[in-house]
Amino acid sequence: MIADHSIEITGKDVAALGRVAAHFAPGTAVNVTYLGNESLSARIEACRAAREHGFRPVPHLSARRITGEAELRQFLSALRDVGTNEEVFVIGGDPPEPLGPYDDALALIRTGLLQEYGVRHVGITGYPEGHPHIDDSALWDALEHKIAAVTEQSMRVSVTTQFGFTSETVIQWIELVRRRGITVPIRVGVPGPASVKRLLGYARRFGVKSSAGIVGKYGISLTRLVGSAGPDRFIDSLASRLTPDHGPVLVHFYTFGDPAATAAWVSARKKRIR
Ligand SMILES: NC(=O)C1=CN([C@@H]2O[C@H](COP(=O)(O)OP(=O)(O)OC[C@H]3O[C@@H](n4cnc5c(N)ncnc54)[C@H](O)[C@@H]3O)[C@@H](O)[C@H]2O)C=CC1
Ligand SMILES: Nc1nc(=O)c2c([nH]1)NC[C@@H]1CN(c3ccc(C(=O)N[C@@H](CCC(=O)O)C(=O)O)cc3)CN21
Repeated sequence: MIADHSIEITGKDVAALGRVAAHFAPGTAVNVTYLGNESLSARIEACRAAREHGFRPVPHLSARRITGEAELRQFLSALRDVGTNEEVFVIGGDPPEPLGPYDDALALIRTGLLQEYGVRHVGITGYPEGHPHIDDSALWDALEHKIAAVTEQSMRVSVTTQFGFTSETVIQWIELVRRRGITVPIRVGVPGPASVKRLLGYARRFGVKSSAGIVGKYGISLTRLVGSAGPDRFIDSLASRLTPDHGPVLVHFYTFGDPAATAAWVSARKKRIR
């Protein structure tokens, strides 16, 4: 699970990631978050640089933030020009109203443009704890329709989950996914090591549940907010519960502005395994 992990950064983290590149296996997938306040050239440059550091960039496309077909073509074509168009991650995006014609990830996938620009693998989201503004039935429908739409276009698909703090919830959700006959790889999203304040701040910002009971299992005490917390307990617990029946399950680290902290954690963890 750890051996084939992926990580997620923003464009601003690429230089920091480059400095710790040696801690990751060559070809590690690096998802590049689609921030609302970044220019096209900044996004492309981040992907290009990540590849130069030996990573496999996975640019995010945020359906609701893309203003139309022209902008989508421009982005995909720029990715192709720098050779980072093989794998992308498509998300609906946070804006309550879409900026253009794409309401959700499915609408963007259905344009057929991904395939046209050489995309071979499409990542989509999963929500083991549900989503604060989207009900469960809509999330399940979206998951099934997106997998069908990607597969029909002869591209591969995998699911990466929103980060969370409890492995039990993740395991139960994976079992529900598999019971639906969905066999695609699942990357379980987990925060890299970060200060407790930072973790709780991002959880609040993205609507991830963080009650005392939930974060307690992760090793966070809401009455002692000092210090930092890493994914050790989460990963150990996940690994001890997974069976071959859960199908392909991997780990995805959200680095939250500090890729070096995740690099150090991964490196220490690999030494322990050896
Ligand atoms: N998990 C992650 O890493 C990230 C998640 N997001 C989230 O993306 C959400 C939806 O994207 P996907 O998971 O790809 O779902 P999706 O695009 O496949 O949509 C699933 C369902 O939710 C509806 N929906 C999509 N965006 C919505 C929004 N902003 N508000 C209300 N309903 C929405 C869709 O119409 C559809 O019925 C956003 O609301 C945001 O919270 C954004 C960036 C990263
Ligand atoms: N609903 C939802 N929306 C999202 O945008 C989102 C999620 N969920 N789940 C997690 C990922 C990770 N995301 C991230 C992760 C890190 C930064 C970040 O490092 N921001 C810093 C630096 C600012 C910058 O790089 O622009 C910050 O200070 O906020 C931003 C978004 C966005 N993501």
